[in-house]
Amino acid sequence: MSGRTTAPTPPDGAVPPVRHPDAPAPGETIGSHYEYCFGCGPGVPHGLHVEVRAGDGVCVSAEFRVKEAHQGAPGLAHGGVLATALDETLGSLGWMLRVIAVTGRLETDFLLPVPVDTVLHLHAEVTAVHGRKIYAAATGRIGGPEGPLALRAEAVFVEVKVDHFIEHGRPAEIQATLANPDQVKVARAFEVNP
Ligand SMILES: CCCCCCCCCCCCCCCC(=O)SCCNC(=O)CCNC(=O)[C@H](O)C(C)(C)COP(=O)(O)OP(=O)(O)OC[C@H]1O[C@@H](n2cnc3c(N)ncnc32)[C@H](O)[C@@H]1OP(=O)(O)O
Repeated sequence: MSGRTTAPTPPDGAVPPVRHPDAPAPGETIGSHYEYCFGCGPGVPHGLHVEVRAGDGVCVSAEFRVKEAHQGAPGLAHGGVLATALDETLGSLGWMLRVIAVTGRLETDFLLPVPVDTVLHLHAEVTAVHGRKIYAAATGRIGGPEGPLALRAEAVFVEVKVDHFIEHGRPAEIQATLANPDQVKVARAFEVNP
């Protein structure tokens, strides 16, 4: 046994997160990190188009309207789509720390069914950091930012460098991305992280 755990509970030695001085200002919209991201990309017609805003701590808020294309049961959102909305919101926390991080583990509680056309109000915050691991929690509420709790999640993200995507991504999309100066600017901004 290596003693390694992927549990979403911060281990001994984890430290509180620190908001990066160059993080987006509270209330500022965090734009899509990639045009064809299923979670936030404007170039995906049936995507979630989650729009995230920076919070005043190491946290973010977002909204997501459930569309017909997101159904699992008649008139209800698919659980995987709801988990994607949480994942996307949690993934945006990297902007608050100025690191790129990918989801290692995502545990989700589904507390209420979410009908089509509902606006899901999402909130995510970093709870602790341990080496490259970022511990975070998220909620999804319906009927308003203070409305009933429909979703709850705990997650571990793992910090990576841009090379993670270059190494693992399909060459056609990587080449197209690297040829887009705006996209490269977004990616490289994270690597200047004193
Ligand atoms: C040119 C292109 C520009 C593109 C610019 C894009 C920019 C912005 C993109 C943002 C995108 C966000 C979008 C939404 C969020 C997703 O949806 S991300 C997509 C879904 N996630 C993935 O694809 C991740 C797949 N997994 C992996 O690639 C690898 O397993 C990982 C997670 C990177 C870890 O591998 P590794 O780097 O070899 O890590 P390793 O050294 O084994 O472990 C490091 C530590 O992490 C822990 N760990 C490893 N795996 C896990 C795990 N699954 N769970 C918990 N802990 C773990 C280890 O226990 C270890 O802890 P310590 O021993 O240090 O205490």
